[in-house]
Amino acid sequence: MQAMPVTLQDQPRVVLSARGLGKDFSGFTAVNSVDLDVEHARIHALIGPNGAGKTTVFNLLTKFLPPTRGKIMLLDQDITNVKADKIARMGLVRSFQISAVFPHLTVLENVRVALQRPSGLATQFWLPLSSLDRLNGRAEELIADLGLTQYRDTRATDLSYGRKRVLEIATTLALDPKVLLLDEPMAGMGGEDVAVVAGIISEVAKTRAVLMVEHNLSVVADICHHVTVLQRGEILATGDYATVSQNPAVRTAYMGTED
Ligand SMILES: Nc1ncnc2c1ncn2[C@@H]1O[C@H](COP(=O)(O)OP(=O)(O)OP(=O)(O)O)[C@@H](O)[C@H]1O
Repeated sequence: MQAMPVTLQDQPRVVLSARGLGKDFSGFTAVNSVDLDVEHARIHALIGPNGAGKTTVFNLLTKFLPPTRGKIMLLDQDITNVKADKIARMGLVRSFQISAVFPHLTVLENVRVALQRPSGLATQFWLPLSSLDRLNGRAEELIADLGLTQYRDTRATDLSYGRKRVLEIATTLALDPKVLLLDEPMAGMGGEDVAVVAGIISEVAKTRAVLMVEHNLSVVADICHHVTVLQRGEILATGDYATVSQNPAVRTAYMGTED
């Protein structure tokens, strides 16, 4: 029997990839031989015990650190040697990198400030008022998309911890990233906030790729399509959560036992 041809639509679209990525610190290998494919409209989790190399991988991907070895591609561009300040405009945005939530500004004002950055409106004071109207429209849209409409005029400082995190995500989305990197988005949150932020991340990932470092494994199980487990700087396992969580080596790494 002849196999059905695979159409382009069936193929996952890789937007960010790393091959043979490695980082040495004065002779100590923190990351080694890491291959990673992050796909459009998918949430990819990077997990692993403390010191596994997750933050270093994030720092390499966002060019905070130069890699010792390997190659990083963003869509069809080789970004291995691109400087950190260019990466966000190329479509790869890390949550804390851009997001600056001003506590005494309202939700709407914070999103407007974030939107002014990529368009350069903050410095182009001679632009017609219609440009600002467009910006207001986009700000209202982003706020609605992230379920913040009822908090539109609330000062950031008066938001719950979870909504503040959602506002941070809203400000990063102002750059319309193709890939969003989230560094422990659930850190320090209670159950209700975790559910809100998990829902927002799932929503946001419908139109872009998300790579997140996360210690909360029930969130990883609930919302992540793909999981890569790091241990001592190398990939221990990769696949969907159900597969990876049954892997004896992963169970040993996490629990110290295979049971
Ligand atoms: N600038 C540095 N100089 C020397 N060693 C470093 C440096 N940054 C990280 N390391 C080492 O590299 C290893 C990986 O660290 P990294 O912070 O990437 O791990 P992690 O998985 O993010 O850990 P955690 O979950 O605890 O945040 C650790 O052994 C760490 O001590």
